Amino acid sequence: MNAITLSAVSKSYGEVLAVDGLSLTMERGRTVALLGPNGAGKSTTINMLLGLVRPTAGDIRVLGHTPDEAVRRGEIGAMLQEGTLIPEMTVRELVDFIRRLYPEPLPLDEVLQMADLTALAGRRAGKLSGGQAQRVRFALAIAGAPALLVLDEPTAAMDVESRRAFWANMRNYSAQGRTVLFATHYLEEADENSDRVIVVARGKVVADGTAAEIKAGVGGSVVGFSLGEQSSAGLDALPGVTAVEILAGSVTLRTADPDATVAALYRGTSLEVRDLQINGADLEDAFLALTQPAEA
Ligand SMILES: Nc1ncnc2c1ncn2[C@@H]1O[C@H](COP(=O)(O)OP(=O)(O)OP(=O)(O)O)[C@@H](O)[C@H]1O
Repeated sequence: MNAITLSAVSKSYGEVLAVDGLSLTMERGRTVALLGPNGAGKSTTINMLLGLVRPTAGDIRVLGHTPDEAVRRGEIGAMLQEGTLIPEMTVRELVDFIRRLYPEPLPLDEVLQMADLTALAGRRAGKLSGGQAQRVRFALAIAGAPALLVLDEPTAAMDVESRRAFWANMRNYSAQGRTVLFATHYLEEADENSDRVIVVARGKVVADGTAAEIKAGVGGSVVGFSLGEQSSAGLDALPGVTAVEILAGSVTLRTADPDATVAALYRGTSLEVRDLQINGADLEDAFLALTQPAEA
């Protein structure tokens, strides 16, 4: 059984088509990033999975159930963009209050530890910094040991250090066989913390695969080396090469197949190749190419 199945799901807000016929399945035990620019439809998709927003068309299954049923069974934990914490309650009281609502919660101390809150357990929620409050929201999301954890831009209020710690905690949670879906604008976060990236733009899926596959699909790779005074004739005919740039004796080859390009460069030419470098296309380029509206 899949963790999530969306079948031709759409959601309109009046004139605005926020989600446009999304169909996708997510296996259990995976960590999936929903990546897309502002207004792509990420939050709407997440809110539909949680039963907070009704689709205009299509069908949604979460762990084999409707979203409402999955929530009722305590199978989904969520960390949303907004959410006020009750300021008078301490961190420990809040986390314990929420975990008791679930049928099989994690032990309180384990939740506090997994969210790096042990030292802050006695602090009132009203006295927390933005990043600390986000850690409490994470603790509330995992308290019930949900099989599916859904995070909507979880690191939005965090500095670099807190982000790093947050993703370590998230990976620790997902390593126990649980499924995680998170929305982000940040390419690096998607790349580093997920094993599948679904890129959405204007309510549709525009790419779906590992970060490496998405990079390869859009930009290919870049092979660079120093040519010096040697002739560049024939470089554009090497296998896989789609473009050749030469600047001050340095060559940049764009290629769809870097292994074949480099093998032919060494075996099929008599060039003396120095300072060889092979890099993947930038994920940033791939993301921009995928999410820009097509030229009218
Ligand atoms: N309650 C609402 N009423 C009207 N329009 C809405 C509502 N919620 C979202 N929208 C519109 O639907 C589209 C998708 O919004 P959504 O919040 O799902 O995108 P997103 O990818 O989560 O964006 P962000 O990264 O900015 O959070 C946008 O055009 C947005 O303006």
